[in-house]
Amino acid sequence: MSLEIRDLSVAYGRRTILDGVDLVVERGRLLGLLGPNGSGKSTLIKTVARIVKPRSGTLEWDGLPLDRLSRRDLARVVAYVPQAIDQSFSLSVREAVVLGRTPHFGARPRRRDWAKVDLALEQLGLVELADRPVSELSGGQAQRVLVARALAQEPQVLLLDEPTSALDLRYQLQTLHLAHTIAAEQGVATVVSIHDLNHAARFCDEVAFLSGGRVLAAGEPGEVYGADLVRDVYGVGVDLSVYDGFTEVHPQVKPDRTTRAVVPQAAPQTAPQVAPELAKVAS
Ligand SMILES: Nc1ncnc2c1ncn2[C@@H]1O[C@H](COP(=O)(O)OP(=O)(O)OP(=O)(O)O)[C@@H](O)[C@H]1O
Repeated sequence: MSLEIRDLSVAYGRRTILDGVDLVVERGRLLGLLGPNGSGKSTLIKTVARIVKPRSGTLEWDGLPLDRLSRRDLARVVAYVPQAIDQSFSLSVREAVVLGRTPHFGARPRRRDWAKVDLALEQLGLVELADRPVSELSGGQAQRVLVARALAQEPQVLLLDEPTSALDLRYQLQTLHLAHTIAAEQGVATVVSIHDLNHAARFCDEVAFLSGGRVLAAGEPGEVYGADLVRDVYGVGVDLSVYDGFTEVHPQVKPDRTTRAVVPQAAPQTAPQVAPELAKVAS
């Protein structure tokens, strides 16, 4: 079983954002979407979640086109975690998380639904906040509520749009570890958009670099990461090393003599190239 994204193109008005994207995420695998601001990571995730309509291309889970599913059936397959929760409504944390169970129950949640909610609250360290209004949470606590809601949904495809952007270091690590564990142990095809290359290398089974609307390179982080690629994608010179068995990226920085700011060293840009051996996932 896999999520198959084939020849996907997406435009906002006349502006093409994604152009012929091919990606496959097998069940049990965690794919990290990487790329600079505005490269289309959120757009790709929202298109799979059917929030954004593609211009062309296909999206399938286990051979089933996602656009043939009713909203309720789609919610049984795909869970989407947006970058931020709307904190203006006055649900408690527990009530917000049980919303994730809606596709699974009829008139009201049953015991099994509440058990799933309790488990998700526990997994995201939210037990003590369960009765607090979401409107009173910090940004990071609210982000954890969104992840808990998606876990309670028990999806087969889990889409996480920068789920760690508001989190402190401990919860960044915990959330990514959890995403990896959920993928591996529950056989969920999981996609996470993420900016931290080192966290992506540590937790993701595969990564895909988006740039200029295309997948520039994809595959296992240890095979894909390279100084040329990072320079082409981000315009930043880097050194690479291996720590604890995982590839690490170290930006080359030097202090600016006038401002004392630290500026990244951008090596001269070349036209982005996709090395064939790197485009394993983007086939
Ligand atoms: N609703 C919209 N209408 C028009 N343009 C949009 C819309 N949403 C996003 N865009 C544009 O599409 C491009 C891709 O945006 P997207 O949010 O997918 O990028 P991203 O890679 O997730 O960026 P970031 O790393 O900053 O979150 C950007 O140029 C953005 O301005």
